[in-house]
Amino acid sequence: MKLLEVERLNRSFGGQVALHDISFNVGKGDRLGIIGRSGAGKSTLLRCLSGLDRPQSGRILLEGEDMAVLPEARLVLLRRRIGLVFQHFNLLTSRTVAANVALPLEIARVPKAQRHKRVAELLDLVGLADHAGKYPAMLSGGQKQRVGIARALAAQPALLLCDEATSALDPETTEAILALLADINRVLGLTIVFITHEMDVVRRLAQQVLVLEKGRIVARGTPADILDANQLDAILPPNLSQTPHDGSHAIVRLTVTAQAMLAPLLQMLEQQCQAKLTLLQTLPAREEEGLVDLVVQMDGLAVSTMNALQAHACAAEVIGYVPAYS
Ligand SMILES: Nc1ncnc2c1ncn2[C@@H]1O[C@H](COP(=O)(O)OP(=O)(O)OP(=O)(O)O)[C@@H](O)[C@H]1O
Repeated sequence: MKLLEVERLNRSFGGQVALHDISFNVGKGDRLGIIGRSGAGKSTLLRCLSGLDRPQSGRILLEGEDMAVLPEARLVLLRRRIGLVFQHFNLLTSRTVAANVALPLEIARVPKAQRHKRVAELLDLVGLADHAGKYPAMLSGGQKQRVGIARALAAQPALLLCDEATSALDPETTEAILALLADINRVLGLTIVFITHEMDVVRRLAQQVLVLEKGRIVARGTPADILDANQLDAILPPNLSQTPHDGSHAIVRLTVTAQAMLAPLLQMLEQQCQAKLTLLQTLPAREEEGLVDLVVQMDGLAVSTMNALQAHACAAEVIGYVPAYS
C-alpha cells in the first residue's frame, strides 16, 4: 500500500473546473513536487490532500483511509497525520517560538512534560534551540519558516505538505530551507509533497514531479525528464517540423559522457560524420549521471551520419527538422 493514493479526483467551483481526473501515488519517504502556472489547480489540490477541501468525486487514500468521504470527526484525527508548511509561515504572533511549535501537541492533549521534551527536540532539529523564548517578530523569514517546519513536524506526521514554502524567501534562505527539508526527509524518512512555481525548487528537492495545467496533469516524471522537456521547448526553433524537406537541417539531441565533453567533441564528430554540426544548447540536467545532452543542428542527414553519431555519442535522436535558411 502506498502512503497516499489519489484516484480520479475532480473539483469544480460553479462551472469552473479546478481539478480534472487527477490520479497519482506517493510512496513512503518520497519527495513529490507539483508545479504549474498560476491558476493551474495546485492550491486546490493541496487543500484536498490536506483534508481542508473535499473533491466532488475521486478518492484520496492516506494510509488506506479515504479523506474524500471520511466523516468530519474521523477526518480531524486523520489530519493529524499531515503536517502543513505555508508560504507566509502562519505563526501566532502572540506566542513564543516554543509555544508556536507546541500548539499541535496542545491540541492533541499531549502531557506538558512530554510536550516540552518534544519541542526542545524539534527546535534542535531545525537549528533554533537558542530561540525558544523569542517572538515571531524578532525572527528573520528563514527562521520563521524553520518554526513553521518544526510546528508541522510536532505531531509526528506521516506526510508533510508544503505550500510554496520558499516563495517568500531570498535565494540563500531558500537554499537553507530546502536543505533542511531534504535532511528531514532523509533522517526521518518523512514523505514530502510540495507545490511551487519555481523550477529550481523542483530540481533541488523533488524525486518525482507532476505538472498541472488547467486542472489536469500534463506531464509527470523525474525533474530531469520534466526540466529537459521544458528547456528543449524553450530553445527549439518555432518552425520545427517532424518531416525532412529538401535540404533541411536536422535538430539532433546527442547524449555524451561528461568525460567526452573535455575533448573538442563536435570537431571530432564532424570529421567522423562528414557533416557540419552547430551546437544550439547544452542541457546540464543529467550531470549527476555523468551524462550531458547536447542539442545540435546538422546540415543534411544521412543514415550513415546518424550511425556515425550513434557510434561516438551514447545516444543520438532526431528531434525534428528546420528549413535550410534557419
Ligand atoms: N474557492 C474558490 N472559488 C472559486 N474558484 C476557485 C476557488 N478556488 C480556486 N478556484 C479556481 O480554480 C482554479 C485553480 O485555482 P488554484 O488556486 O488551485 O490554482 P493555483 O495553481 O494554486 O494558482 P496560484 O499559483 O495562483 O495560487 C482557478 O481557476 C481558480 O480561480
